[in-house]
Amino acid sequence: MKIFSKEQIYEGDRLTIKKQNISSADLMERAGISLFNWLDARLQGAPVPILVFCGIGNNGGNGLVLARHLITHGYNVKTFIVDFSDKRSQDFLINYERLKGTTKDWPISIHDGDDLPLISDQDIIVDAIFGVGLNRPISNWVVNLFKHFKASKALTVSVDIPSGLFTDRVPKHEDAVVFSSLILSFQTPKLAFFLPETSKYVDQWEALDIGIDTQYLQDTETEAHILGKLDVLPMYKQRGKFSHKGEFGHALIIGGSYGKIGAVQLASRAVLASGAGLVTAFTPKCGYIPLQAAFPEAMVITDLDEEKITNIDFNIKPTSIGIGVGLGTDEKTLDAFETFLKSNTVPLVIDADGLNSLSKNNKLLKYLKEDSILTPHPKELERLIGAWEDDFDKLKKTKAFAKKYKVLVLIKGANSIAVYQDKLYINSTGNPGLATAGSGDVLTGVITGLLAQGYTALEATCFGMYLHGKSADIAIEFKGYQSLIASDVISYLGQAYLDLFELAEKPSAAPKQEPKSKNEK
Ligand SMILES: NC(=O)C1=CN([C@@H]2O[C@H](COP(=O)(O)OP(=O)(O)OC[C@H]3O[C@@H](n4cnc5c(N)ncnc54)[C@H](OP(=O)(O)O)[C@@H]3O)[C@@H](O)[C@H]2O)[C@H](O)CC1
Ligand SMILES: [K+]
Repeated sequence: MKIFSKEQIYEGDRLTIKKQNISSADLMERAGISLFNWLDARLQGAPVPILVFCGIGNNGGNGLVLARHLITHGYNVKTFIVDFSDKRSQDFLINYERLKGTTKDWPISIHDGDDLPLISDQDIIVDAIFGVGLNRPISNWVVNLFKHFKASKALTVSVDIPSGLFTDRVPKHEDAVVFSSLILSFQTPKLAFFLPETSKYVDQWEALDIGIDTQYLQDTETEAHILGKLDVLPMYKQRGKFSHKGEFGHALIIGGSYGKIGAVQLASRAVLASGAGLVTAFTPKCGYIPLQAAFPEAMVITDLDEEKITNIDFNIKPTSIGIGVGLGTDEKTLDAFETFLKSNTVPLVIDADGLNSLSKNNKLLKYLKEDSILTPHPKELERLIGAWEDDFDKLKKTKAFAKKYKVLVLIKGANSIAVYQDKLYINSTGNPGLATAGSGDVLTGVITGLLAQGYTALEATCFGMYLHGKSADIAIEFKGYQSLIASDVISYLGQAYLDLFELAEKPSAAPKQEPKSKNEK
């Protein structure tokens, strides 16, 4: 699913109004009705108090339309105008008058210095104060209103975007943003829903179709995408009836050091579980027996050194290579890594100590084969690209890095993000259970395994991170967050593949809720 920028959203509105020959108030009406329909379908007329807080721009206008429809359908509604500016948007004013014509309970204005309205934890707050038009820090009294929302513990539904959240930078203070239970976002989710520093304001989101011109939606290229099932399904390569293992590639995993051979085993197992035909592990000598004994499907080549890799020399012709898991950063290993990089021509995934070796000696970056895949977690990324101001700046710097060295950077996190040629691909699967030893090694194995099968770097990364997260999502149903271990992610990869062909679902921003135990109803 595409994630449109603020400018693209405004342009989409403008074009829709023009092409469909409607007024902007008509579009606002449509947006408001889509909010109403969504809520009405869930509330089914329940008499719960709904407090609609409206700003003075078009986001506020959306709130006014919603309030009007809720009132005419008999809901228990109170409307407030959060009067943070003397300005009023035209469509706000139109809908302000329409609301006054509908009910005797006219909106109540809230100003600086007023007492804040009572909110009970049973109420529903509708947050239609700021939308994508927020362009500067908000006043203290509005911050106090947001704090008041949070303290009430009431369910908070944000219209389009949580008020206070910018589309292009991280707010300085946590209190200056509404914590949403649910965002009903027009047409497209916003990038901020998925970044570590701003996703805390987002519990769940839904994208509501408000009839923006379909041609525009189809033709407009966006910088960011959120990858759900429908996005990765076209990448899937079907197997022919007469296919044999030679067609699915031969992956080589290079890594391991004394005490860290398990990382190589996990990555190699993940290679085969992702569908590659053959896997070879290249490790120090100490890896030979454990790997052969515990993982008979793998072939093993060893270094001459017992405990670490000192010379990467093999006489096979792999179709992909994953390097770095458990590798260590001994001087001799660094030299071997450098020699390897200078001569390698095979599609490559670099993880863990492979990345640390690159940051220790960044002259090596120029030897990276085009389209190499780097899979750093944020700390490893920082060592590679330097510090950043905030998450938006991090993406900007990562894009510049990826472009400069012609590589793909997968930033691991709750929503992993692949950065490739100026574009961002955000994964929608995965859960906090993945915060466990070895889950990164498994991801490296899955991506290397897909590369071996002929997936492009971008496909292997997007499809790989989706499958890896989906496998963990399926696994926690049985294991729970705490007990999920990296081996489970390998075990459930098959289920993740099968799930691709179950009915498609929509991506979700938030980490999954902890599943209820089987006895809990
Ligand atoms: N297709 C769609 O997505 C549609 C979305 N709609 C809704 O419109 C909003 C965007 O509306 P807009 O009027 O542009 O902006 P806001 O409502 O977010 O903000 C209103 C104005 O407030 C001013 N502003 C900004 N920051 C501050 C601040 N910190 N303090 C005070 N005032 C502030 C700013 O005006 P200035 O001239 O003063 O700079 C804003 O313009 C979108 O999110 C949707 O909810 C449409 O209804 C239909 C289609
Ligand atoms: K809002």
